[in-house]
This record gives sequence, C-alpha cells and structure tokens, in this order.
Amino acid sequence: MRHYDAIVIGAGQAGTPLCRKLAESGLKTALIEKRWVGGTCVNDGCSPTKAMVASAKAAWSARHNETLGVSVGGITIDFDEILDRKNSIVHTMRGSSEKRILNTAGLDLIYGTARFTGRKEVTVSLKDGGSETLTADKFFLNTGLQPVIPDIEGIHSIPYLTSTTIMELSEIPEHLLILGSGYIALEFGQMFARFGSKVTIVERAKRILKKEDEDIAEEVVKILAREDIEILTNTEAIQFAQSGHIIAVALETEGRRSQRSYTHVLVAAGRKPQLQELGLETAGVALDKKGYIQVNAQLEATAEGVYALGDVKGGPAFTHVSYDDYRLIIQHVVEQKQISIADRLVPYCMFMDPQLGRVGITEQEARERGFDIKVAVLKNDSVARSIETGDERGMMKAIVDAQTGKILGAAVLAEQGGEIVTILQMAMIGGITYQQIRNGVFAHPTYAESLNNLFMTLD
Ligand SMILES: Cc1cc2nc3c(=O)[nH]c(=O)nc-3n(C[C@H](O)[C@H](O)[C@H](O)COP(=O)(O)OP(=O)(O)OC[C@H]3O[C@@H](n4cnc5c(N)ncnc54)[C@H](O)[C@@H]3O)c2cc1C
Ligand SMILES: NC(=O)c1ccc[n+]([C@@H]2O[C@H](COP(=O)([O-])OP(=O)(O)OC[C@H]3O[C@@H](n4cnc5c(N)ncnc54)[C@H](O)[C@@H]3O)[C@@H](O)[C@H]2O)c1
Repeated sequence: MRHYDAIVIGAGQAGTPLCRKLAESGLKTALIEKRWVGGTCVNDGCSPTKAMVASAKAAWSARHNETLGVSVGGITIDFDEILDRKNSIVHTMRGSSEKRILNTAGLDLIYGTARFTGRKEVTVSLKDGGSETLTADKFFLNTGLQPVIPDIEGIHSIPYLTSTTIMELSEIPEHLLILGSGYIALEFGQMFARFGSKVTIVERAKRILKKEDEDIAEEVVKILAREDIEILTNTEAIQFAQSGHIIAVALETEGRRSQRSYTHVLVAAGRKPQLQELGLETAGVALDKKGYIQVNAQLEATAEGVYALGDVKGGPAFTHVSYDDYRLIIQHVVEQKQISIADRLVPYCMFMDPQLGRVGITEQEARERGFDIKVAVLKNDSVARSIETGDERGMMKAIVDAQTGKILGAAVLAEQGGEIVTILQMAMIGGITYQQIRNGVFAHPTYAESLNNLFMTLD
C-alpha cells in the first residue's frame, strides 16, 4: 500500500495548484481526479461559458452596430465553429495544467474516483480499471459541486440538459426552457437567445436574482426583455412529457396551470456538494446543515488532518474563492502561519451582457442589518462613456457608511461591470472614502471617471 504525506482529492481550482505547492515543499503528494484536471472552471464552467458568451456578444454587437451607423448585413452563426473554439480553449488550459502536474517532482497524478475506506485511507477506483488503496497523513478535499435536479414528475423521461451537457449540443435549440434564474440560467439564456433560440426562463421565487437589490434585478429583467427573453416568476414546472421532438411542460403560476411546449430544457436550479462517492462517514468528517463539508475558519474539517477547499465547503461558489482557499492552506500547512476565511471580501461577476459586477453588501442587506447608510445610484444613460459607445444599458450603485464615508458594497451593471466594480473593491481594501473617489482625477472619458458622478449624487 502506497503511503503519502498528503493526498489531494479533486483537481479543482484549489486542488490543482495545491498539489504542486505541497510537493514542491517536500511533501510526498498524490492528486486523485476522477475526470479531468482543472475541474469545473476549466472544463464545464467559467472558461467554456465565457468563451461562448464572447461569441454571443459578437453576434449581438453585429446586430446592434446599426445604431452606431455601421451595418454588416445579415449575420450567420456557425455553431460548430463556436464549439470548436470553446473546446480548443478548454483543451489548451487543461493540457497545460496537466503537464505542469506531471512535471512536478514528488507528485503522483492518479485518475480515478476516491472513497474513504478508513480514517486516513482511501481506495481509488482507477479510471483504467482496477483499484488501489492509499494512505496519507493529511487529506485535502476539493470535490466541488454538481447540478441539483429537482424532483418533478416526468423529468427523468426527458433528455434534460445541465450546464455541462448544454455545451455539448450540436444544434442551437429552437425553443429553450430554463428552470431557475441564477447566474447559470441568465448567462446561458442570453447566450442562446443571441444564437437564435427562443428562450423562456422559469423561476419559482417571486423575482429573479433574490440576493441582489430589487432595482438591479429589475434592470436585468428590462435588458433581457429587450432581447425577447421571456421570464416567468412565481412559476414552477410541475410535469414533463416527451412527444416526438417536443417536450410538453405543465407550468403552475400562482395556482394557475398552463401547458407549454419546448424543444429543449436546461435545468439551472442550483448546485449541491459532490460527495456521494467519497464515503466521508468513514473518515469521521461531518457535514453542515446544508450538506456541505463542515469546516472552521482554518478550513479544517471535523477529522484531524482533513481539510476542505472550494465550493464543497459551502459559502460563495467561485473560482477566486477556491483559489484563495489554496493560498491560505499553503500559508497554514507549509508556512505554519495563522489563517482565517472569516471576513474575506468576495467579489463576483455575472457574465451576462452587460456584466453585473458585485462586491460587499447590498442595500437590502445593509437595511436588514440596520446600518446607517447612504446609497449612490447612477443610471448608465447619464454616463459619458456609455453614451459615446452606444451602450447605455444598466446602472451603478454603491452603499456607503453614512458616518465614515467608506464603501460597504457596490453593484455595477455595465459593459465591463466586473472591472469597474474591482476599482470600488480596491477602495474598500484600502479604506478609501467615497469623497476621495468623488474628487479623484480620472481620465476622461472612461467608465472609471463615472465613479466621480456616481458619488456626486450623494451631495
Ligand atoms: C456553468 C458554470 C459557470 C461558472 N462560471 C464561473 C465564473 O465565471 N466565475 C467564477 O468565479 N465561477 C464560476 N463558476 C463556478 C466555478 O466553476 C467553481 O466555483 C470553481 O470551479 C471552483 O470549484 P472547486 O475548486 O471547488 O471544485 P471543482 O472545480 O468543481 O473541481 C472538483 C473536482 O473534483 C473531482 N472529484 C469529485 N469527486 C471526486 C472523487 N470522489 N474522487 C476524485 N475526484 C473527484 C471532480 O471531477 C472535479 O474535477 C461557474 C460554474 C458553472 C457550473
Ligand atoms: N459568473 C459566475 O461567477 C458564475 C456563473 C455561473 C455559475 N456560477 C456559480 O454556480 C452557482 C450555481 O448557479 P445556479 O444558477 O445553478 O444556481 P443558483 O442557486 O444561483 O440559482 C438557482 C435558481 O433556481 C431557482 N429554482 C430552484 N429550483 C427551481 C425550480 N424547481 N423551478 C424554478 N426555479 C427553481 C432558485 O430559486 C434560484 O433562483 C452560482 O451560485 C455560482 O456560484 C458562477
């Protein structure tokens, strides 16, 4: 039986860099991955979707450019070309990541599914057949999330799509029904609408983007409505049936039933921890109330020598969080430093177009918590850069501490909203007040300069 100093399970956004750093620090390390190096982000998530979103944006721009006085005539979507480009990006990223692992001394890459068969022992069902049992002093779990498939009558009798399988379609759906209205639903919904699908989004809650402020969510709805995307809120799919190429769906909106037909169904109703194969009970690792691996602020699970990183430990499920978990674990385990994930400032960006960049708390959260705040709001139709470039969609918003002038949170729904919100995040990190940003000299006419105007609204 092979023994290691450290075993990393899951080659996600934490596990992939972590295994190399552990090995480079002198620990004999194994990385166990059941599918591909790079995990969700590289293979099924961020990179492939953003590559396809870029194609969708190009299609939108080609149509939209007429408003700028430039007509390119009819446009054609070459879906095979879009998929080839996406696949080539994924293969390059995955390949170079795998190569770096294979070239690291003291590190073994083992393809297979790991299951705990003892407190400090895993048995790997190898991808190429057979199995191997390994032991280690320390385990690092980075097994990620998987789509939730709601228990709806008939759902397993239809060829429903998930965020993974929709990227393998060989044709553009004629009429796509999307269950859920989170990031996955909105990014794919707008993307396929721009490729030519008719898109209907069904959300069972009373509005989309519940965690965002209502004015931001309303602005997103307006933008999507202009692209003929139908959004049905307070609505649930209660029954599915397949009839030839058509999927018949019974919907229920506030007690009223209706019958609709679609060609494709994407389930984007949330994601859950990928743990069913791991046998955590055997390792003595407890789960929290929501079914994620329970960790403390040092990312330690309830069993000694076991750590959990990334999405599987709960909290915001983003690549940059998983990557930061890796950075912190290295400081803790290799450099013997104190670490804590408490109070970590986590930004995020929804890559619909325009992007929704977010950081810190929302207005609704600040009010619920009784904070003394000022709220700055600026619609993009009064931003010089937006007017000049012909894209006035969206708005900017910042929540400011009324006493100190410090920024508590921001939302930027704009072309490059993810980049613009990062400027405000830097201000939050550096303790820069809104008055300093209001009076800062920024190049004209940039989006950054509009932050002067955003905070002038507080005067
Ligand atoms: C469609 C989509 C788009 C997204 N877009 C963005 C975005 O734009 N920006 C962003 O920040 N985040 C985005 N995310 C989220 C992001 O992909 C994840 O937060 C990120 O990948 C971090 O995941 P992770 O490191 O926790 O694990 P993952 O990347 O999910 O990796 C887990 C790995 O563990 C392996 N594994 C699981 N169980 C076992 C086992 N028993 N044995 C061996 N191996 C196992 C899996 O095969 C997988 O490779 C997106 C997600 C999706 C689905
Ligand atoms: N740009 C990004 O950073 C990005 C992009 C995509 C995904 N992600 C990550 O992936 C995670 C999962 O995304 P998601 O969109 O699947 O989940 P989500 O949890 O964000 O949204 C799911 C939505 O589906 C609704 N819902 C649940 N069951 C339903 C049902 N039966 N019928 C209708 N609606 C239903 C929920 O009310 C919720 O609004 C995100 O939270 C995020 O962390 C990030």
